[in-house]
Amino acid sequence: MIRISGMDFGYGKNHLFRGLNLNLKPGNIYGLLGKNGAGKTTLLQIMSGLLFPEAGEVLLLGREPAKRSPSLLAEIFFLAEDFHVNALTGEAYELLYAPFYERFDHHQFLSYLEEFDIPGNRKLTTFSYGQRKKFLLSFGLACNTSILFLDEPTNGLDIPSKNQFRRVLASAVDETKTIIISTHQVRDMGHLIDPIVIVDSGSIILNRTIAEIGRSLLMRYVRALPSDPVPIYSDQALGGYIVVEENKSGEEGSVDIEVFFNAVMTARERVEAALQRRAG
Ligand SMILES: Nc1ncnc2c1ncn2[C@@H]1O[C@H](COP(=O)(O)OP(=O)(O)OP(=O)(O)O)[C@@H](O)[C@H]1O
Repeated sequence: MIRISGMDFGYGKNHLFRGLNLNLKPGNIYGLLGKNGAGKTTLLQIMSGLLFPEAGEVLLLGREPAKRSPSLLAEIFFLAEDFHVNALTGEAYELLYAPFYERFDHHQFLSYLEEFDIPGNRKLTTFSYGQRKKFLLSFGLACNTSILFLDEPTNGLDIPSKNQFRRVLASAVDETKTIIISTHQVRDMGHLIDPIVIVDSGSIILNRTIAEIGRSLLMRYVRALPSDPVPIYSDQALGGYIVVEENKSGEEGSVDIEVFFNAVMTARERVEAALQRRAG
């Protein structure tokens, strides 16, 4: 569905990606993680044809997004973190933009708006940031594109809306769709994003399912730090520590994505070695 090979990209003389490879398959909601400035937004913009790679190949559905063919763009919806809305009512917005997406479903759109408690007949410019975001999310999901890019979708959403977001997205994914969510708010994404993709230092350093991570690594709370073997990663918690160790039981443990991300950032080689041994 999405295949990137040997891709280079930089802003002016500042190289950001060097020989980046990535393969994403339909039927998944990928979580794209990385530190500030790692290039998550840039990567989404390249995949959606808004920025052009300098070298290598970027293919979506077997076609290059950089060519901006209308039929391919109609298969992509990108909800940017910083977006602009026009002074249109929701109804006028739908009339104007829905025709670009051949599988747009009006009834689905209304049901998402209802789920998020967003009125369709008010001008979008009168909405708060969170309401605008929920409107665009509803529209994007109702477009039923093969590919959906969401950049920090839960930023600005209130607590009930984050729940609604998870519910709506889980119901929207099917085996024909590839959804990629770039986020720092991994706690908002519990049980939603899988696999996890991490971008760092100009390349993709990890692309693993939650099951592979859970089979390879054990994340647990301990009162005292074990010394033999020394945990792969540890972090102080109330009255003890959260530790990440190699999972030797073979049984799949639960995965805390935030703890896992920190473990990858601080002890990448040991994490990789455990993943190689236990998940292949
Ligand atoms: N228009 C631009 N011109 C020059 N440099 C840019 C531009 N946009 C982004 N950059 C740089 O490219 C790098 C990657 O930025 P990007 O926004 O893709 O990262 P990110 O992983 O999404 O970061 P964050 O988590 O902070 O949102 C950063 O060093 C940033 O300063």
